[in-house]
Amino acid sequence: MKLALLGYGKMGKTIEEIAVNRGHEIVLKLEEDIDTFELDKMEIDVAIDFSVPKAAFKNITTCFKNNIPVVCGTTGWLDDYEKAVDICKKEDSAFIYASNFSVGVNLFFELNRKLAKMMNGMSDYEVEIEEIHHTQKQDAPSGTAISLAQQIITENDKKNNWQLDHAEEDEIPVKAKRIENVPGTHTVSYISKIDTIEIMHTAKSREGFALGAVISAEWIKDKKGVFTMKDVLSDQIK
Ligand SMILES: NC(=O)c1ccc[n+]([C@@H]2O[C@H](COP(=O)([O-])OP(=O)(O)OC[C@H]3O[C@@H](n4cnc5c(N)ncnc54)[C@H](O)[C@@H]3O)[C@@H](O)[C@H]2O)c1
Ligand SMILES: O=C(O)C1=N[C@H](C(=O)O)CCC1
Repeated sequence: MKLALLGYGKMGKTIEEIAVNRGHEIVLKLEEDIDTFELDKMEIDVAIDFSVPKAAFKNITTCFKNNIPVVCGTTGWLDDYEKAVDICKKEDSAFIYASNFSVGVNLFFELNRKLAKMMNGMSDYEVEIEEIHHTQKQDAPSGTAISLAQQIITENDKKNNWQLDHAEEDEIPVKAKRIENVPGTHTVSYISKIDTIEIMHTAKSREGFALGAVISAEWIKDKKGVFTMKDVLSDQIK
């Protein structure tokens, strides 16, 4: 498969290594605005965007307009997600966005949903989320932490929103810490006066994110529509 990498930083380089090992060819490595490239003259099966928040929307919608399916892992641009979905549908293209492509985190998401369901109504416990990432990360909180918060809000009758640091009673507080070289650690805690219940996912490297993105690119090639990691992993995660 011929892949375009939109963003060739830490993730782009890890994706390249895994994709080449799985027999794919990288035909484009983009580190700047997509306008400067003539996508319609290139043969690209799938574009994988791990760029920067300010570039993602333009990158991916340009691909849709050139009939190129997109796997997007860039976080921090989601105010424009619905607009991107509309353009994808209008152009009859294909799109997967995931705040986290690692299979382990997607299992963790399922655990988070189940725990949230159990804890709904346990009024002695207050929920909070903590994420820790490397110091170069541009957005806070992480996209993964936002996904975790949204999953809890769906199950919890008392929480309607999340807030970085200081939350109101109907909000989930999300703490974002930045520590050199941390690939990504997420913890959901339910805290009472007498104990704490915690679930945690710790990424040991970027390999899991990158492998999930390449598997998603293999899955979406030749499909049309808007998908999630739940669709990609539907055979594995029941
Ligand atoms: N969904 C996931 O599983 C997952 C996992 C890891 C990282 N991420 C996200 O992926 C993104 C990239 O992460 P990273 O660690 O590789 O960051 P990075 O800073 O190492 O790389 C980003 C790259 O994008 C390039 N870039 C800048 N402007 C661009 C433009 N207009 N078009 C294309 N490329 C441009 C930069 O030159 C840089 O090389 C971040 O938003 C991060 O949060 C998501
Ligand atoms: O390194 C990053 O940046 C990461 N971003 C994603 C997020 O914001 O959740 C996934 C984890 C790593």
